[in-house]
Amino acid sequence: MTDSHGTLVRRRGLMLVMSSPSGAGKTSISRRVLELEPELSLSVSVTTRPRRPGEEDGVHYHFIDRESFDRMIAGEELLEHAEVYGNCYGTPRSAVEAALAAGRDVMFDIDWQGAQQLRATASRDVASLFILPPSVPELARRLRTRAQDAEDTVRYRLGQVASDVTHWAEYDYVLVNACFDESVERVRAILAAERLKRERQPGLNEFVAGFRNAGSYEP
Ligand SMILES: Nc1nc2c(ncn2[C@@H]2O[C@H](COP(=O)(O)OP(=O)(O)O)[C@@H](O)[C@H]2O)c(=O)[nH]1
Ligand SMILES: Nc1ncnc2c1ncn2[C@@H]1O[C@H](COP(=O)(O)OP(=O)(O)O)[C@@H](O)[C@H]1O
Repeated sequence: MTDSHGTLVRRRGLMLVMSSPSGAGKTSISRRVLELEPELSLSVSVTTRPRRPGEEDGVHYHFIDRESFDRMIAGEELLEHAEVYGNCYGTPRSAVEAALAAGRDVMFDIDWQGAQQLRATASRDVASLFILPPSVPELARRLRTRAQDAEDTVRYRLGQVASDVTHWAEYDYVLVNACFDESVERVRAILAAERLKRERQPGLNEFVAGFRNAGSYEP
């Protein structure tokens, strides 16, 4: 049997974790990659942050109040969670586990604290990518032209950039998001390479055993 990639060997789902300073482009890149990669799902986080115009509950985030958030932590329903820019964010466990069990890959748009927690609990399954903007002025321009946050929120997020970027070296891959289409293709290249990693193909032993008697093969 082959899947839609023509893969012959059973594969273990991977967790592609993407982080960046706010406004560097990870949401736009991840949306485009998801459209192009049928075997990839997005982990939809819970957050206590107010909904932005155009954001849909259950699609971009599950928007919940602080009480529900604390209840999810207490019930161990979150794979990781963190406070980021003054709001709480977390990754619901059940959807991720269901996707991985079905052999699907899962993409995460989470901050460096969440990435650290996922690496600590599931390092074998995690591939991580840090996205940088091309420059500070361009980052400021992107945050403002997105036009979804108040000016004081934009200023606060810009103020966090210096400390956000200190985490770049914790990631497997680093990408400067200058040309959008090129960035999308680079993320797809990372996915393609990660999918071919030996340890992500648990069916390889069995598959290779099928070549044992090649010497006695009679066409
Ligand atoms: N740890 C963690 N961080 C998250 C989660 N969901 C989103 N974030 C991060 O929270 C930060 C703020 O996200 P958001 O308010 O949507 O603004 P954005 O930075 O413009 O995308 C970003 O760094 C996200 O990657 C989550 O479930 N866990
Ligand atoms: N390569 C790029 N060139 C120019 N603008 C970009 C690029 N990537 C993203 N953007 C724009 O920058 C803004 C912030 O991007 P977004 O994906 O929301 O960032 P993040 O999720 O990292 O906060 C959006 O308006 C988006 O359209």
